[in-house]
Amino acid sequence: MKKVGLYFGTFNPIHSGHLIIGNHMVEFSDLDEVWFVITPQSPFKTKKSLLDNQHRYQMVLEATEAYDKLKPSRIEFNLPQPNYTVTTLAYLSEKYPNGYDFSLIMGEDNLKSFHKWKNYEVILENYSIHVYPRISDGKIAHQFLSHPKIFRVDDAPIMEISSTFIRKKHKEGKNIKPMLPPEVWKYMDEMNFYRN
Ligand SMILES: Nc1ncnc2c1ncn2[C@@H]1O[C@H](COP(=O)(O)OP(=O)(O)OP(=O)(O)O)[C@@H](O)[C@H]1O
Ligand SMILES: O=C(O)c1ccc[n+]([C@@H]2O[C@H](COP(=O)([O-])O)[C@@H](O)[C@H]2O)c1
Repeated sequence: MKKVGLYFGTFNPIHSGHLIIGNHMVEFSDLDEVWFVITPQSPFKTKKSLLDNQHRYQMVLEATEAYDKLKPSRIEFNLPQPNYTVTTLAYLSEKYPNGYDFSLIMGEDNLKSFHKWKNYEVILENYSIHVYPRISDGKIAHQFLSHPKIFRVDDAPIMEISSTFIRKKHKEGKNIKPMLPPEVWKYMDEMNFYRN
């Protein structure tokens, strides 16, 4: 049985925080692999300054290429939008009926809005969630604080990096290069992304 952590995200663009999280999960948990699932359209996000799926995928591919246990996934590209995670999970269990044990990975900010996700109870009935610490506003709902399926990742480096910050500061002409895997910076710079 291969244990796979599904790390869903918009990755607009993938940043060093995402990569550190994915790597931390495979190195310090019993997961065999982490799949970075690039979401075409997150239910809670607008399309403003959202790069094309294929470009976001390409940056995740290049960022994870040197890491054997980290894989990009295009599984949501042909699913209906906005992409509800419960729908993707149902599709994955049909596509991989045997040999895979899936769980979810998310940042703490996402756990704070998890009670608003479509059929979140169904997700929790069937999957465990690894929650990576992140400084963010809001509170974790009481029901998730000591839930048997929700595991907070301890002893992990907390990173105040976000794709929003990177897009914004890059547009203002600031140097945000150290916050991105080098391949991502190169691709983004060559393609002139997020400049206007
Ligand atoms: N610095 C971080 N620390 C912990 N979790 C993070 C961090 N950055 C992103 N995540 C988590 O990674 C997943 C995908 O994040 P996403 O692609 O939305 O990145 P983001 O930086 O939050 O983007 P944006 O600023 O555009 O909202 C989410 O579960 C999010 O909580
Ligand atoms: O299924 C839902 O209702 C749902 C609501 C909000 C977010 N998600 C998923 O969570 C992932 C991270 O979301 P975001 O908005 O932080 O990029 C992304 O893959 C979304 O599809 C899913």
